[in-house]
Amino acid sequence: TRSTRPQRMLKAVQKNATKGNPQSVISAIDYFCKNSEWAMNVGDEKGSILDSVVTEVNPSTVLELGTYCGYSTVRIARLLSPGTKLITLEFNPAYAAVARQIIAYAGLQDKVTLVEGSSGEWIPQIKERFGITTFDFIFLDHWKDQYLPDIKLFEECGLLRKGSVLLADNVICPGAPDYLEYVRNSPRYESRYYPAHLEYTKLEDGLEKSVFLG
Ligand SMILES: O=C(NCc1cccc(CNc2ccc3[nH]ncc3c2)c1)c1cc(-c2ccc(F)cc2)cc(O)c1O
Ligand SMILES: [Mg+2]
Repeated sequence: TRSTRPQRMLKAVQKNATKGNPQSVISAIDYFCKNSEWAMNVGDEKGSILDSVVTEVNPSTVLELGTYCGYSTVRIARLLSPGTKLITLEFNPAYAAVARQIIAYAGLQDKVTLVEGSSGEWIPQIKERFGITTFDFIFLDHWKDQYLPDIKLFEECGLLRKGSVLLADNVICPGAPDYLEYVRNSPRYESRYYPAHLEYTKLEDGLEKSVFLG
């Protein structure tokens, strides 16, 4: 049967990237998406913004919602201090299977815990299952209608502390209007929009960075 787009992306990484070299994996995926097939990775333009926020926060505890093929997982993990790990949640098993291989190809498997399941199911279990009290940095890139319920779940589960940083992809395209309205109007967050473009296109999109004020 015909291969899937994530499988073709993995083949492109294995063909064009250097094992153990995260930057070459990032470049190989961007090349594939610009020249062969569009895919919903955060991409190079928004990825650079992601890099700068991760570098600025220098987090000890990191959560990513929506692994897809592991592109942003690799971007984040390559910047973490030695000994720091990130947890990434992926609901789709086929995506998770490809992501594991791409993360391993980059040599970052020891810095990543990939959990197969949904945010709603897993967020309430994180404290006990992973021994985490609060997250320093959270990257939201899963179903856009889940951003708002999940940020409320983070609050309810006591997973945010004064200064926790949430960075949300696609707040314009496909969009997360209810999430934007919440973080921009809540007195408990300081929010800032980073304008960019939808990955590999000229369409408007951007990232919303929200700092929890406690
Ligand atoms: O929709 C998007 N991504 C999310 C997504 C999408 C599909 C499947 C999953 C399954 N993974 C999943 C689900 C639920 C979950 N709960 N916890 C973890 C978890 C994980 C996740 C998306 C779309 C576009 C886009 C498409 C088309 C277009 F024209 C313009 C733009 C661009 C993006 O950058 C995007 O990020
Ligand atoms: Mg996205």
